[in-house]
Amino acid sequence: MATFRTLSTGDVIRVAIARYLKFYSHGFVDLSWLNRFCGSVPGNFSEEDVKDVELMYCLLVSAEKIGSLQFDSASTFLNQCEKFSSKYGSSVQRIVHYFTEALREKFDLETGRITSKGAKGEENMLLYPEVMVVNLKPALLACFLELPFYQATRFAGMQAIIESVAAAKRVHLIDLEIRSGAQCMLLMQALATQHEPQVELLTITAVGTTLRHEIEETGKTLAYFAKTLNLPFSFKVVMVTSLKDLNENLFELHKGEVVAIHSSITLHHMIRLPNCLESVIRVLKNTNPQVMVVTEIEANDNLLSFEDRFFEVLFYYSTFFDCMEDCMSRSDQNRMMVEELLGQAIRNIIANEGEERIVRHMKIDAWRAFFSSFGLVETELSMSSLYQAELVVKNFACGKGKYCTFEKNGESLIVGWKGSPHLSLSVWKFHQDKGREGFIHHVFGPGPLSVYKVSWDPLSTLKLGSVSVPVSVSRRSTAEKKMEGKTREDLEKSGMIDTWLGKHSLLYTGATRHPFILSIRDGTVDLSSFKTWLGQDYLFVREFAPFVASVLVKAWKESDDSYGDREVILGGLASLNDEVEWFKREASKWGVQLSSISPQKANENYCRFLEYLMSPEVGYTVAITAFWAIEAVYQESFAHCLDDGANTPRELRETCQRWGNDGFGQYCLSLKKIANRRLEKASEDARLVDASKEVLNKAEVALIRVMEHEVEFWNMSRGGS
Ligand SMILES: Cc1ncc(CNC=O)c(N)n1
Repeated sequence: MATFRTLSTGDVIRVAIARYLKFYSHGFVDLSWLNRFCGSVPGNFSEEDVKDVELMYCLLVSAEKIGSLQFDSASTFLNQCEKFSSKYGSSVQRIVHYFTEALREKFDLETGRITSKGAKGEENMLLYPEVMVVNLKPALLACFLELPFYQATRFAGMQAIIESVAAAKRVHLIDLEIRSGAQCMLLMQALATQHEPQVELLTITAVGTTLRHEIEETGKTLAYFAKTLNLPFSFKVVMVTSLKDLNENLFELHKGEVVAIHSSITLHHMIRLPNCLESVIRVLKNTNPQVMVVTEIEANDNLLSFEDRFFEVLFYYSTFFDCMEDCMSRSDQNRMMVEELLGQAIRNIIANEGEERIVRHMKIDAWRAFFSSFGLVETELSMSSLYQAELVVKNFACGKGKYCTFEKNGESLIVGWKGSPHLSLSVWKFHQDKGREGFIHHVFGPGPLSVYKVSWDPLSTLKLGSVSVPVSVSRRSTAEKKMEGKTREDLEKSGMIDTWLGKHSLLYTGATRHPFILSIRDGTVDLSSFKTWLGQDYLFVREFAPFVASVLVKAWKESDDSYGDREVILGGLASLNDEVEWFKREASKWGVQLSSISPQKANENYCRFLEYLMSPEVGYTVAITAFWAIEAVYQESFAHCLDDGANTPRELRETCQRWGNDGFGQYCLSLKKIANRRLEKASEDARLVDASKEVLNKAEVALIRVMEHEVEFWNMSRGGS
């Protein structure tokens, strides 16, 4: 029998609480405080939902029994939970599995079966989050890419930094946990493509307590990236044994530099060490930064009693697990590894008290009170930042991003999943003369904190296409520049495509100036990467042909024959035959066995996107825009390898010629012209017809998707995931 769920994990918890209250309402204990967790829940349950509620109910009773020291009874319920939960099951089963482990540990500690010293050893790993991050790097990276809220805060946060430093010639970014450095690349691209003022130097200082080697490797990647962008760049590492030893003199600050601070999911590690946190903020303040951008986990488990904490974290992690259930498959190894890691955090929060409680989180209201005590002023996220957040989640596969929700809290942004808060993103300015640091004790000691929430829907305030992003680029492709004079009237009026490319210049540069392409251009390309690309692209092109055919069908159905769209598309389709043959010859030249290659993940994802573009729900205007983008990225990338300054190896020149030649450039221009014409028509109609607005929106998103898939395709060729 098909099983389906109608309840989210949060709903399951609420129903279980309601049931618990009903059952125990005649009891001796006052359970009315639980009422606030109930809220409203849907009425119709499936069979699966009923089982989930039963299981969750057992978990709640176990927790309550442990809290009230009724250990025999607790044991019975814990056994039930252990029997019916599973780390391989649904998100409810998984959540119950990890919370049961945590309660079991609490049970063993309380009943003296183990001592806190003897508690499971890996907990100490929690003391070294940076090390843990490295051990789990691929898994975390995968989750980072597949869970929309991280991308939303990354793009929106970096946009806030870009805006703050836009007028500076010398920029110094201090990153408290640099990890892969992907966030820095956004800043680098923006600075490199900005005309005025021209950036004289970007310095990035990475702060770390361990893993010097990894940080230095990130530095090398960034330096290489800066070189390809022609951006004057310097990378520094500040290593300290403990962050409490951080000191502003360790930063090589220079006069005239504008300093920005980036802290992503880092500060909460120091909540358990308030003096350290205090000292870090004081040091950062002394660097006189223009701005500090902070992403934090929006959960509160710092000061609560066992019972309150239990419910807080149960709701918080159930959102997390639901999001993984929605975005990743159940058997995904990366997901399982990250869930194990979350399980360790859950165990620490639930089972431990006092100093043993390493994992602690605070919500934005507590952070606000803390930062304010240092004279930091919360600053509103700009429209462009919100727009970046919106846009990046819109682009998640299969519309998963639509469950990512945004809410404003004060000036900050709370990013959630289906309305449940998950991360906070806040922007802070330092006012040197302000600050009442003694106030900190109110944050770490009990005391009421003001919370103000404004319900807020960014979609209602943002209109796609009306927000400018403060980066300007040369929007004309190399092919266009080459053809200047020849097709002047085509180029004179710049259309929607150029507007969008300007707006998404970061991504466009990412797709057309990828390190893989740059390595071909400077002759350092790794042969095995090239072969991987060759084999994978052969598979891609075979999928691409039916897509082109589908665009032809849409042109035939939707476009006026007088424009000659069909000839252009047919020409493209015809040349694919030749291209497939070329791939076969080229593969045998390099000893690549095409018959034994299967598509890698990034390739599969891209092909799945092509399939979506082929579906009837995508109209001609959107399809032709995507089609242009797919061709244009290759044209622009490979033409760059044939430019004057290029050092492309002789045996790769033919490959670059295939997409970098002038004829292909001309063909891309024809596609662009068609797309611009269709988009212009849609924007004229958009004033009258809502559906046309939708078309414009879809086309812009499709353009972005293509660029993202192209970046992933290049990454894959170089052996990335
Ligand atoms: C991944 C990718 N993107 C674009 C193209 C260019 N179009 C047809 O050849 C391609 N071959 N492969």
